[in-house]
Amino acid sequence: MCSERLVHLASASPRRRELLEQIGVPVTLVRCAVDEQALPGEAPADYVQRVTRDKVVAGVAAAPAGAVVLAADTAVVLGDRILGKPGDRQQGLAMLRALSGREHQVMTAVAVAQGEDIRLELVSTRVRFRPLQEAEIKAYWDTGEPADKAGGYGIQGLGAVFVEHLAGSYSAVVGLPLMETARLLAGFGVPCWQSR
Ligand SMILES: Cc1cn([C@H]2C[C@H](O)[C@@H](COP(=O)(O)OP(=O)(O)OP(=O)(O)O)O2)c(=O)[nH]c1=O
Repeated sequence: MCSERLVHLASASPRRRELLEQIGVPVTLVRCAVDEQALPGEAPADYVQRVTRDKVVAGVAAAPAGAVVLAADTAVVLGDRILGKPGDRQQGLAMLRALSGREHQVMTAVAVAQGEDIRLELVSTRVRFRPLQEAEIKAYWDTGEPADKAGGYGIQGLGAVFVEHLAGSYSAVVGLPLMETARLLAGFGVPCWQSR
């Protein structure tokens, strides 16, 4: 098994917990909230990294002293537009219409911290959707899957049928780039299964 050291996960995302468990990292949750509003004119890559840093700093403040804390943030980026989680049905449908037949980027940043030592990686993945019919966009929204996901879709769920092409990290699209995460954790002495 992996190290006995628990990673304090500053995330409410069930996906991130599952992804860490997938690579044998034992986690405990630490609750914290940050403002995820983009600043005027903020570039998407800067936004994702800033929010991730804020999350991990809030996590460190909430976790026991000396804990290894992990946080991440995912945004869907279409051109220079940041698509976060859809606030309502209208926004969700608009996001899916905008993604239809086009390529977008999914940017996920992951940060691991211990006290003031904060290390962060940004991973960008290109995803192309096939053209979507209006009826299937509405039907997809009605499944409930898009509501809590950046860009209004889940590649790991029903949304998989929309994906024509992906170049980059699949796990980063789901919420955590696992290769980079394992590397960051190893730097803090938290090895995953391959370091046995
Ligand atoms: C594009 C895409 C996003 N997502 C999810 C990952 C993230 O949970 C979510 C993006 O929102 P985030 O703000 O990154 O994360 P979160 O609010 O769910 O959790 P927390 O901030 O507490 O860590 O979208 C998928 O599950 N599948 C996908 O294909």
